[in-house]
Amino acid sequence: MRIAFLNPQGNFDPEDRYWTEHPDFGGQLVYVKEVAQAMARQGIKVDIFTRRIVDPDWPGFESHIDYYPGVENLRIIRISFGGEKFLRKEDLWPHIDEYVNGICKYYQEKNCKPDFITTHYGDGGLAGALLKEKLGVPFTFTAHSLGAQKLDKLGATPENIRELNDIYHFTNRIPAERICMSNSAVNIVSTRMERFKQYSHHVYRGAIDVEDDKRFAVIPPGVNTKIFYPDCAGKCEQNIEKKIKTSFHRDLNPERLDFPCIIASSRLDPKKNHIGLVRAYAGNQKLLEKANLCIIVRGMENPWQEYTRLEGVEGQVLAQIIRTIEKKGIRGNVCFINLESQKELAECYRYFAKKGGIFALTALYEPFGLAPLEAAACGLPVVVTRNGGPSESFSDGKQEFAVLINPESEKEIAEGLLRLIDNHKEWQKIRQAGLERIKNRYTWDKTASGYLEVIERLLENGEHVERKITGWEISLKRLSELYFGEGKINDSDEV
Ligand SMILES: O=c1ccn([C@@H]2O[C@H](COP(=O)(O)OP(=O)(O)O[C@H]3O[C@H](CO)[C@@H](O)[C@H](O)[C@H]3O)[C@@H](O)[C@H]2O)c(=O)[nH]1
Ligand SMILES: O=P(O)(O)OC[C@H]1O[C@](O)(CO)[C@@H](O)[C@@H]1O
Repeated sequence: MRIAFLNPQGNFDPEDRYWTEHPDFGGQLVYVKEVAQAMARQGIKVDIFTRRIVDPDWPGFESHIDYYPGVENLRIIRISFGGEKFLRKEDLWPHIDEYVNGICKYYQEKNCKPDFITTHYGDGGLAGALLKEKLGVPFTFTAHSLGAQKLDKLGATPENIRELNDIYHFTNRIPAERICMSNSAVNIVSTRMERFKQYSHHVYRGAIDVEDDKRFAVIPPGVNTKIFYPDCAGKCEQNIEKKIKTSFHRDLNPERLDFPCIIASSRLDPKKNHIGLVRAYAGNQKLLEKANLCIIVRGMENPWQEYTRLEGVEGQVLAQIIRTIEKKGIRGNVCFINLESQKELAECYRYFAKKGGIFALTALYEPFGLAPLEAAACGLPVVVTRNGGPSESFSDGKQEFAVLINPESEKEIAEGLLRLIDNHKEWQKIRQAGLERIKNRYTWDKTASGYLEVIERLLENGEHVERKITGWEISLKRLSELYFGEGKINDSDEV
């Protein structure tokens, strides 16, 4: 069987360049790479279709075809579209047609086509719907993150929606997502909550019926336990120790060098709410006395000096973090560490676990959240947002496997952190609970098998989805009606 993965944003390569260094390079890449590799290991022929980028600022994506070393059955196929330079994912919408034509041309030249297609994010899903028209091949849609919740969490109002739209292009993303979910054979979600809460947002009304079991499959992502595992004291760990200590000596007050650390490692995206964590920490005297705050960054030797040069949203988030730290006068309590890979990240988690540290993710909304699972797999107890996936991955309704907090309450964040920093028994309990939760439940092989079960069922029974492709550009007025006019949209309304 041959399965195509559509991810037009680009950036798959044997060296995993820029993972999370840029706001667009994140969990979706990890997810697609891991599922694709797990499928290939199970004997499926896999084609990842992504974007060819020829840009001196982002080298490494120039060749048309690439492979992961040691992984048979898997090709990375880079399609040229939208010019050669790197484009933010928000700027790809006008070029999706060109991407789809490039994929068709590729298969025509090879005189074959895939048996099934999996698509990722709204741009990949839109491409899947367009490709289905041309090749007649059905597809699944995995959203990773939906625009509706982004609008919610950015606090969209009639006054600021134009400004938000200028940056994020919701006038493309929302109609495209409606096309994805209504044309896909099955929508793959990471949690039940994603299906019932995220997909039932009123902007998707009429595009999908969340009660229809045939249209959804819940398949949780995994953790790569060859990278993220607990308790190691090997040679490689000495390298990370050296790196961490250099940052400590640069940033921390000397008397604080042995304090446990609270670690934040997300992309610098406003919705990850680093600022909520910094404020909660800065506002709690006991926390300030007992722990340091450690923020992982990528591609920056010294953020204290480099932040003014950083462009875009990432630069704004970092500037806000640094200004808050300086205003609160807590500079000697906060450390930045520059990491280059998942391997280093895992080593860093293990190092901090040994020193009594904790992992914190206070995102305003987290669709699923790989990072807290990976930290828990390394033996770091986790304090995590209860908004979104973590409340399902870290709770089974009876027991909690992390400290779940309301990210909009600085008091609750601080109390959650203190619960572990201040009490070693509790620290041990949550660490152990997290480790056990991850061990058997979250593996990428299980995720790949989940996809294959869905795909085999669909290929056997056929899919029965009516074609519903409209345009994927609406006016700002129509977006506002959809978003603010809750209850005014009928199921039959065309968007
Ligand atoms: O220095 C670092 C820091 C992080 N990572 C990796 O980046 C990924 C981050 O993923 P995640 O925590 O899931 O966040 P996002 O990047 O925001 O990913 C999106 O896509 C994921 C997959 O669907 C979902 O879990 C998220 O909720 C969704 O926001 C993780 O695998 C990390 O190991 C690195 O490789 N290097
Ligand atoms: O903030 P947004 O646009 O909802 O995007 C989140 C998505 O962006 C990425 O970080 C990069 O494309 C993905 O990993 C994730 O699916």
